[in-house]
Amino acid sequence: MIKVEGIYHKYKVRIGEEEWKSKIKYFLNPRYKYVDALQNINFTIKKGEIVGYIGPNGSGKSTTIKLLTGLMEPTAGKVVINNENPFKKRMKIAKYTGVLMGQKTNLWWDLPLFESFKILKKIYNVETKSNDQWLEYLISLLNIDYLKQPVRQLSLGQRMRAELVATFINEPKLVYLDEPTLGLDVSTKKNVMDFLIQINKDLNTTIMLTTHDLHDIEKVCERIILIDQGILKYDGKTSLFLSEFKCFRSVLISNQKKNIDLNMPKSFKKVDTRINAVEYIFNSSKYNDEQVKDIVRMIDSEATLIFKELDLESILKNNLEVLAYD
Ligand SMILES: Nc1ncnc2c1ncn2[C@@H]1O[C@H](COP(=O)(O)OP(=O)(O)OP(=O)(O)O)[C@@H](O)[C@H]1O
Repeated sequence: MIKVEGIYHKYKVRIGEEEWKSKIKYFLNPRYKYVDALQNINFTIKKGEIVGYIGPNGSGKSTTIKLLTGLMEPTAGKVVINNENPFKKRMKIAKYTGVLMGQKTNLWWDLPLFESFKILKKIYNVETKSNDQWLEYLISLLNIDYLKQPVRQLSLGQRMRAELVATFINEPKLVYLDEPTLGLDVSTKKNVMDFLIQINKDLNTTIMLTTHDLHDIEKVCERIILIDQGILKYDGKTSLFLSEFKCFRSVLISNQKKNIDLNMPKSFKKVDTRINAVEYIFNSSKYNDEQVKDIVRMIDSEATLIFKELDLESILKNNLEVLAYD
C-alpha cells in the first residue's frame, strides 16, 4: 500500500539577522541554509497494517506524512501509494485517505458538529444510505452525544473524538494520524485506541500512527518505525523494541533544604541536574524501587524520590541502547 524508497528531504530556510543593519543587507540580498529533515528513508507498509511512526520532536515525522499525502515532493527518492505517485495523484488518493494532524482541524469551528459531518459527506461525495449508517456507527463507537453543539464549545477530548469521525467518514483505505491522543485523559485515550482497533478490523484500513505515547503504540501497533534526526533507526516488532527498554525506570531525587550530592552506583545514569534535584535512570531488573530508596536514604535520609517509567523521548534522548546492551 505504501512504499518509500530512499527518500531525502531538505528544507530551504532563510537565514535571519538580529541587527538592523544586517537585516536590511539580508533583505536585499537574502541568504539561505538547508535543513536535512529526512535522509535515505526506506520502508513498505502492507494493506491492513497498523504501524506506529515514532521519533522525538523534530525527527521528521510530519515531513514524512506530508510526502505520503502528496502535499510536498521529496528532494530525492520515491513515494508510491497504491502504485501511484501521491504528489501527482493527490486528489485521487485523497478520496480514499483520512488524515488527522494534531493541531489542524477537519471541522468547522462555528457550526454544530453534525453540520461539519454533512459538509464532509458532500466533499467526499458519499451522501448514500450506507454511508449514513457508517456515520451512525462511528458516532456510536466514539460515544458522540453532542452533535448539536458548535465545535468551538467542545472539550479537547470531545473534539478529538469528533475529529476521528471526520477522518474516517469516507470509509478510508488508508489513514494517517498525527498525535490523535495528545492531551487526552486515560479513559478517552482508551476509547480512541479501541476505536482504531475496531475500524481496522471492519475496513482493513492501513493506519500510520504518530505518537509520543509508548502505551498507545503498545496497544495498537504490532510494528513500529522509529526515526531520529531524519534517519531510520528501527523498523520491526513493537514488542521486541519495548522489551529492550521496559526494564529501565527513572528516579527524581530531591531535597528542598540542600543541594543533592549523591554518589550513586555506576550503573545509575545521571540524566538531569536541577536546583535541589537530580534525575537518574536505572535498570529495574538489577535494583527494585525499594533498593533504590535504601541506597539514597543511606546517603541523604531526607531526600524525596519520585519514580516513573521511561517514555520514548527519554529513551532516545539518553541513548539507552548503550545501557540496554550493557
Ligand atoms: N516548513 C519548514 N521549513 C523549514 N524547516 C522545517 C519545516 N518543517 C519542518 N522543518 C524542519 O525539519 C525537521 C523535521 O521536522 P518535522 O516537523 O518533520 O518533525 P516531527 O518529527 O514531525 O516533529 P514534532 O514531533 O515536533 O512534530 C526539523 O528540523 C524542523 O525544524
